[in-house]
Amino acid sequence: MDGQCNPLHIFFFPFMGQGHMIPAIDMAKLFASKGVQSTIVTTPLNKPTISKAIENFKNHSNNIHIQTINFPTVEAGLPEGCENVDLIPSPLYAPAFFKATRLLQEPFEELLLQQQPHVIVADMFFPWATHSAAKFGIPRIVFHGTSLFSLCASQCVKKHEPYKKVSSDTELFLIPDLPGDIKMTVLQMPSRVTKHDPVSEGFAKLFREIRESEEKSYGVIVNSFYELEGVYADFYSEVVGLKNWQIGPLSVHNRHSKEEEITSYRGKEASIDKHECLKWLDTKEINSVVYLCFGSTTNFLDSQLREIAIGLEASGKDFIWVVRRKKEEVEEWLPEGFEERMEGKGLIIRGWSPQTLIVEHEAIGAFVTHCGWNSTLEGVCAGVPMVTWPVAAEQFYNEKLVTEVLKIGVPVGVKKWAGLVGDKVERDAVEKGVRRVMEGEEGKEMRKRVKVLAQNAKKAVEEDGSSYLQLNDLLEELSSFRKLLVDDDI
Ligand SMILES: O=c1ccn([C@@H]2O[C@H](COP(=O)(O)OP(=O)(O)O[C@H]3O[C@H](CO)[C@@H](O)[C@H](O)[C@H]3O)[C@@H](O)[C@H]2O)c(=O)[nH]1
Repeated sequence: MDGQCNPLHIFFFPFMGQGHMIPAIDMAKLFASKGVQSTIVTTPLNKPTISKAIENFKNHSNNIHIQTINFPTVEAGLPEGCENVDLIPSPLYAPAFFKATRLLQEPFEELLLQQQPHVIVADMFFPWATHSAAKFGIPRIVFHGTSLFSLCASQCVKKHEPYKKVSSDTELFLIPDLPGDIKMTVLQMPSRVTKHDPVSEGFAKLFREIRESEEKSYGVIVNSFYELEGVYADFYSEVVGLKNWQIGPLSVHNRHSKEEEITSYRGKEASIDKHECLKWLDTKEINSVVYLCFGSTTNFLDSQLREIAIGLEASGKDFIWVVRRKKEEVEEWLPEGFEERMEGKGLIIRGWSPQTLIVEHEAIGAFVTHCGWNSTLEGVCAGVPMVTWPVAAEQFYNEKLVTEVLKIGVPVGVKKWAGLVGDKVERDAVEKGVRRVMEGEEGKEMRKRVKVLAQNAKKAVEEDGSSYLQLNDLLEELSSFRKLLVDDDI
């Protein structure tokens, strides 16, 4: 910081979903470690998770704080206490959840008035934050928790509407302008792009607002690094015309000793004893275990869970499989005698896994992922090849990046964007996908490529690495911008 005035004070305002909060907390910590006064704004029921995530941040704890604003659940038509997307009882409540986030503008602006930060870094899902920042004469930076590739792809799809030029939902179309000759089908597009029911139209409107607010914002922070997606970073700045800083992978910054990593807290309390889990992995050979996890919101049907179990068993591989179900639920999906047969071979974690600890263990040989961007990046940082199983959101784009651009994974073969329950994947496809990555030359080649990317990820955040330098540039720019404002006041 410039030493002439108080430190730069930044508001970090993550969307209330684990996939957005986790990287935003990492980002607030990163800025705090650089001397910035970081304030994370959230709602009362999300505060304990964030408090736990920053409590081990000893060296810089004076630089990081939390402020809360109330979440208008009842006014928006949500059940009481539903302050995080992973708590919505069914996807039918998604529009109400987004309605509640719009109502946050007023209390957020009251907090701005009270706290007078110099900059706002607000999640893409709060397009109104650009207006709020303008009212206070401060910059708003958009935080995108996803890949640059998917941002570029969706801009090109929006601009050229190639899905309107095909004769069937399954015919491939090329995404015009996008480097890499990427082809998709109508079925793989989010419903907001191709459907016209009220919910899809509502999301289409929200995404138009997001785009407009992004164009009027100061720029965009992306959780990525130049060596991974440089072509798309350049495309985003030069062709789409939006200023962006890649300062990731955020999960790699501020890492501690193994023991501290075990006691630290990401998202939620793990539903398994972390030491036990790692001990179990320690008994396994290098690259011999498959890890399966589908993020914080995917909600597979019983029939899908059953297919996964049978496919996994047929693959013959050891596994750790995270199932988003409560321990006490009746488990009709579980094939008879499955857990007894898999004793010592497979672990099912019901609830929340300590994902980064698991994927980084040398025993993990493949990651079956829904291609949420955090999971994808965590797989890259751990040097683990993937079986891609996109479900919703922008995950079909991320799949293309992994399988066709970076060539570090194989698709399990999902045909259709199907909201949070996902499209049906048969047992044979599960077995085949796992075998392709775990066995043979193709798997070896992918592993080699992803290991190189993992090294590059670490280098990117080290001193003079690409993300390190981009963060410094951003901080310098924000400090000079602020100085201009101070001088103007005088
Ligand atoms: O049992 C679990 C499950 C998840 N995680 C962590 O939770 C995060 C999940 O994030 P992500 O993989 O991105 O998945 P989602 O939760 O589905 O994330 C949403 O947000 C992402 C960022 O915008 C998008 O890329 C996704 O498509 C969207 O669904 C990751 O850090 C995981 O390590 C755990 O630690 N344990």
